[in-house]
Amino acid sequence: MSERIPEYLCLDIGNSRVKYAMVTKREVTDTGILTDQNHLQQLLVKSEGVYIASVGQTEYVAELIKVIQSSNCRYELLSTSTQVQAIAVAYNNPAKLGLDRWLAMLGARRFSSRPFAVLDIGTAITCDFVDVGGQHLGGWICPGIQLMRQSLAKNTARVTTNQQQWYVGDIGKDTEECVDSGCLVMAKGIIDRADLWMKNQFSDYDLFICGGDCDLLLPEFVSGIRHIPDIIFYGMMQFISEKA
Ligand SMILES: Nc1ncnc2c1ncn2[C@@H]1O[C@H](COP(=O)(O)OP(=O)(O)OP(=O)(O)O)[C@@H](O)[C@H]1O
Ligand SMILES: CC(C)(CO)[C@@H](O)C(=O)NCCC(=O)O
Ligand SMILES: [K+]
Repeated sequence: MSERIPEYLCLDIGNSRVKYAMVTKREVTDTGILTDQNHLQQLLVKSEGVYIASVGQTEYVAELIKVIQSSNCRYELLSTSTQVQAIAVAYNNPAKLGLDRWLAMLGARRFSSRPFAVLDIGTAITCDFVDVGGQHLGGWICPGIQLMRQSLAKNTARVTTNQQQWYVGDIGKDTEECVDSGCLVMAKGIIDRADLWMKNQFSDYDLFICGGDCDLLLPEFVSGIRHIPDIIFYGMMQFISEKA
């Protein structure tokens, strides 16, 4: 009889939605979007424990924790102050760094033994730079693609947007198209700049990208950038291997 490999439920609570993954010490198995409390209960049945990483609303996190407690499942709320040695945070106050950024760096380290930059194209866009020794050098935070478009629509009288879809052509020929291609080129610009920043510092490096809006940019990634959608869960796995 084969022994059951323990699986942990990992939750990545962002500002737009909650992603989950079933994770063992070695692999990320099932992943998806958490829909509601019933869905959470179904996932809890097959989990040995729960690891929660949140940059979202604390009230919402508290609701999820209630459900987890009522099912008597062990859980742990991760924080950047938890010491995992692989990445040393550049901030004077590491607690201010978004946990998703730190986990993305931890995840990227599994795939790279060189200096690297990791970009997350989510509600916000973030980029973090790490040297070969695992020292976080610093990073960037800017609005995500949807936020850029929404704030243009909100703060101008005549700039209209089509919130139903994205025009992905390189240049636009009406207002809606110009906004979409403009916002996408902003995001592409940060990728190019991250590549340039690394090129200026290091002769050899890796670039990683993740986040819900990557698909809009995929055809135009700089060559060599690695798209690892589950990179944050690989970061959480690192944590599980060290703690569990
Ligand atoms: N099913 C979906 N629900 C919500 N957003 C989605 C979905 N599919 C793709 N997206 C896109 O993903 C983006 C959010 O990305 P992601 O899920 O990585 O961010 P987040 O984790 O909520 O936020 P962040 O990590 O930036 O705090 C949204 O801007 C949206 O355009
Ligand atoms: C920047 C976001 C919103 C990206 O998800 C998140 O990492 C966050 O809330 N960070 C806190 C601020 C910081 O990282 O400095
Ligand atoms: K966000």
